[in-house]
Amino acid sequence: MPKSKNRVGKILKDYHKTGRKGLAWLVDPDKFKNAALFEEEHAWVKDSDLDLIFVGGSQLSRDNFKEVVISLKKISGEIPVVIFPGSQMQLAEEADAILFLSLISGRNPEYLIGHQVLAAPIVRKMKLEALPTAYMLVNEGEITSVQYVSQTIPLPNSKPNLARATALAGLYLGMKFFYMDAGSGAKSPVSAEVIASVKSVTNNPIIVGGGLDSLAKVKTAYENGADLLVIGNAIEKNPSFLAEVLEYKMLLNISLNVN
Ligand SMILES: CC(C)=CCC/C(C)=C/CC/C(C)=C/CC/C(C)=C/COP(=O)(O)OP(=O)(O)O
Ligand SMILES: O=P(O)(O)OC[C@@H](O)CO
Ligand SMILES: [Mg+2]
Repeated sequence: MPKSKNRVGKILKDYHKTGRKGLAWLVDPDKFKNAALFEEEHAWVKDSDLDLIFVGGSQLSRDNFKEVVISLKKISGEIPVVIFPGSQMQLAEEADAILFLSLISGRNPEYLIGHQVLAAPIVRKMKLEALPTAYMLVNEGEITSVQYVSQTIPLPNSKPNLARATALAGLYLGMKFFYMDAGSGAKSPVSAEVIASVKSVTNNPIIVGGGLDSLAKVKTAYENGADLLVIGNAIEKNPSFLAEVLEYKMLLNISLNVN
């Protein structure tokens, strides 16, 4: 399918308008093994109720980003493949869009604006749809890969007012999407209070990820205002979890009458 202008942005804004809940599966290129086997095992994905495929990692120790995106495009059908970049190195023209992140919970200029300046001309050349995204790490106590790599302190899960003020700053800076991340594999996901407090100040789509490894955690995040959930590690550990969450989301959307 040819890239159409603002397609992914429209999908995300639609969740907010209709109340429909979405799911993104995060594929980590560092853990990607055999392309042919991956494509065979995931041939069902294009016919599923999955909303988006995210691709990215905080480390990227392997030079396979483009290859992974090409494989994902083969199994995704109409489902958009969106880059979730850990750095300006993670770009591929085959993708449909990029979360143009600024890590506004931190105070590291490289992750606030540095990577973005290096990436911007390439994003333009590749004609990727850029999604201006306020990226906030929310965690208390654990050191996750993203924290370590970005050398930033996350917002505390127990201080919803700080998250709210940070999101408001993002909003006034013109950011259109809000991504709260507890960090990959986090023991505790972003708290209900933090999600709800950010939701209370913006009508823009809210993305939540990090440590969502049970249907109970998925339910809490959706109920407190997440429009799109992102799951990576729990699916790596147990591939059938993706189908379980998709089933849960479908039933939830039917019960909300927004399917
Ligand atoms: C190029 C642009 C616009 C921005 C890139 C630079 C920024 C601001 C990045 C945000 C901070 C960061 C390092 C995000 C990485 C997010 C990500 C893809 C995490 C995926 O999880 P991993 O941390 O790789 O998980 P594992 O530790 O489980 O492998
Ligand atoms: O791997 P998990 O813990 O699902 O986290 C997904 C993503 O939000 C991490 O940046
Ligand atoms: Mg990784």
